[in-house]
Amino acid sequence: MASCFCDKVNIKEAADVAGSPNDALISSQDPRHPANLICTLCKMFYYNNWVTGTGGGISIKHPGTGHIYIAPSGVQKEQLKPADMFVMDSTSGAYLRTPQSYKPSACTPLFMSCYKQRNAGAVIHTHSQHAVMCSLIFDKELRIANIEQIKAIPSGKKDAETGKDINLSFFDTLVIPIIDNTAHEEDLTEGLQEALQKYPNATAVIVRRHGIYVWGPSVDKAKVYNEAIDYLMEVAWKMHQLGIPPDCGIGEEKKYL
Ligand SMILES: CSC[C@@H](O)[C@@H](O)C(=O)COP(=O)(O)O
Ligand SMILES: [Zn+2]
Repeated sequence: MASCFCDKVNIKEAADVAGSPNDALISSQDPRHPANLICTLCKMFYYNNWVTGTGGGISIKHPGTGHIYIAPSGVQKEQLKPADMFVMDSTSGAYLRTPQSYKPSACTPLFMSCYKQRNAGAVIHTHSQHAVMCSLIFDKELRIANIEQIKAIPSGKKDAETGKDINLSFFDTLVIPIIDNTAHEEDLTEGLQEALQKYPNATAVIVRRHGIYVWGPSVDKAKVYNEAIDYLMEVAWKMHQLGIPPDCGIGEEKKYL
């Protein structure tokens, strides 16, 4: 397990100084440290139109300390700095670092649901237009089958020998639940938690007229899943525009053209 100096911070002491900057938790030269990586990824997501206008974001669990890194609410996500980050102790839920003059992201209870119910290593929330379009077209689920890119998405099954995640095959159907939006982001928590229970194999939940939450066991996997799902949502929307059901069988599409 990679070690960095923030692994050595005493949690009790750190909790005692919550409310004042606790910069040891966010100061690292390592570009993969969550405080740095959240800034880098948000910039990349911004240029994909995923986190524009302050919407969306990402939270990462430090793989060494287990601390949870969360960006502030209502800020331009592509301009984030490591010093802007909230840091939470994942066991107690106490903030170890609270930047003054900011509130933590309104997505925090949703991020926490994915950490707790799915043992996530990172959670991405985007305001992807592809997610919004799919949520207008489909009712309770997005279903898409027989498209090469679904092979990037986990099936929910594990290899009995290696314990590694088994991804969907080309011949499988990807199912992503869709929940209704609420007036406030935090009020989505109940709907998200219900979807997490009802769809134990899902690695994403679409929020109608809003966007999508995607998680994975590591930040790298969450990023790959988000990219692959965004691609598939765009394909599903385009197939629907042509009158082709995105989950139709191979060769059946000709019937709809
Ligand atoms: C354009 S405001 C969007 C917010 O209400 C929310 O949907 C969101 O995704 C970001 O919340 P934030 O609290 O800024 O992290
Ligand atoms: Zn949002």
